[in-house]
Parts: sequence; structure tokens; C-alpha cells
Amino acid sequence: MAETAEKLLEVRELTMDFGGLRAVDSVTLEVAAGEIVALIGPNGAGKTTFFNCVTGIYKPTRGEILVNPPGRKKQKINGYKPNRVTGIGMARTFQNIRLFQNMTVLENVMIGRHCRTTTSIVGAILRGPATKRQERETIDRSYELLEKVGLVEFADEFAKNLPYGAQRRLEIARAMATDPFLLLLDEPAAGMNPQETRELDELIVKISKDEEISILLIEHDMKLVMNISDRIYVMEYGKKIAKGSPQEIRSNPKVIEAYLGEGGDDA
Ligand SMILES: Nc1ncnc2c1ncn2[C@@H]1O[C@H](COP(=O)(O)OP(=O)(O)OP(=O)(O)O)[C@@H](O)[C@H]1O
Repeated sequence: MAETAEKLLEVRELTMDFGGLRAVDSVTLEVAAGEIVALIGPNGAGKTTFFNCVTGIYKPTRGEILVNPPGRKKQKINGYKPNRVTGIGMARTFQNIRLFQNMTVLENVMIGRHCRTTTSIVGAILRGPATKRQERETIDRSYELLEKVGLVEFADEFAKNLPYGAQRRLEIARAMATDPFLLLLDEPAAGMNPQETRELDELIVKISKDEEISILLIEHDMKLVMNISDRIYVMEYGKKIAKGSPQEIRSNPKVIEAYLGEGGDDA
């Protein structure tokens, strides 16, 4: 991590117990401005639980989650509810796609925008000029995001009619509609074919650069991880077993043994 880059997310010794099971065991992780950081590890290592703690779905048993939203003061977000975490500027996608399948592609993105609009119920009923202006801005920004993820021509389709890879990109657009400074992607390439995965890796880099959004992603596709990550953290049985550049992770014996296997270099 560049020494000068501001740390946007600092997670310190995060622990999450489910009854007698320690799913996350004292994991420390940081994401700096402009970084693409990957969290990898075998199934059941605790990666999604880590995301769920950071995004307010679970309240961690121990540890600290500190965020430093650009232009605002640093805050500890342990115990914040998911919508409050989104409001601060951290948006996520899920391992299992969570779209409104019977709504259009455009409407799905517009819903993401909701947390940035201020229209009251009365305002929505009366539809005064301020409300109309906000609606226009929401629609314009939603189209812009669909353009970015390559889905603008499907704006009026039902989400359920999109191919799987396109649904994953739509989830990313919806998350981006909340104006995040940090985007957390949980297995964005899951279920994608190799061509879709290559396009996704370009898209993630483009989002991070053009929109100045930092990215923290969980992913099993090692080509994608090694191609786009500035740094990688590796978990096994709830613990962080390594961190480093793609080059360092590829050649780390502990990681090869736990996760990458002998073919790790080719992944
Ligand atoms: N709500 C829960 N209640 C009880 N145990 C849970 C809960 N959520 C996760 N676990 C357990 O915590 C451990 C870590 O699971 P988690 O889903 O975080 O792993 P993961 O690294 O994301 O795996 P994958 O790569 O398969 O998604 C597993 O043993 C899992 O069964």
C-alpha cells in the first residue's frame, strides 16, 4: 500500500463468533484510496462473514471497523445498520444475486439512488419542482451508470430476462448508484463464462479509475484477482494467513498449500 495514500477502511482484529464457531478470527485489513484489494481463501474461510461484519449485517464479536469517508471525519462503524453503512459511502454486491427481478433494469439502478435523494412522502405526492428535478437527476445518473456497465440498451428489460453475467453487472451499477467511495464485491465473477469474466475485470478497473472508487473484492477466479489487485489478503479457517502483492501471494508457500495448490502460478 502506498504510504501516502489515505486509508479509507481500517479493520482491526475483527472477530466474529457464531455460537462455538469462530468464523473470523482477529483479522486486520486496510483499504487505501484508489486501491483494488482482494480477499481470497478456500470455501468457508470466513470471507463473506468478514464482509457481513463490515457492511453491518452482523455486529462483530470483537474488533474495530473504522472508516474515513473522503471529506468527512473518521468514524467507528461497529454496529451500524446496513443502510447507514451504505449512507456513509460503502456499497456492496452479494454472492447470490439480489436484484428486483420483476422490475426493469433502469428501475433497479434507480432504487440504488434512493439513499441519495431527499424527497419526502408529501413531496413525492405533490411533485413540486424540487422533486421533479431530483427524479430527472436520478434517471440521468442511472442511465449514465448503465452506459458504464454496458447495459444501457437493456434499460427497459425486466432484470430477470438478462443473462447471468449481465445481472451481475447490473448489481454493480445499482451499488454504484449509492455514490460509494468503497465498493465491496462478493464473488462478482461467480457463474460467469471466461469471456464475461475478462470483461468484468476491465469493468472493475474502469470503475475504480473513472469514478475514483476503491474496491474490496472476494473472488475465487485467480486470473481476475491476480490481474487487477493492488494487494491481496488470504484467509483460511477464519484467520488471515498472508497479505501482499499478487506476486508475493503467488509465491507464498502457506498460500499455495492452503489455497492455490501447485498450479497456483498458472491461475
Ligand atoms: N449465520 C451464520 N451462522 C452460523 N455459521 C455461519 C453463519 N454464516 C457463516 N457461518 C459459518 O462461518 C464459516 C465461514 O463462512 P463464510 O461464508 O464467511 O466463508 P467464505 O470464506 O465466504 O466461503 P465461500 O468462499 O464458500 O463463500 C463457515 O463455517 C460457515 O458455515
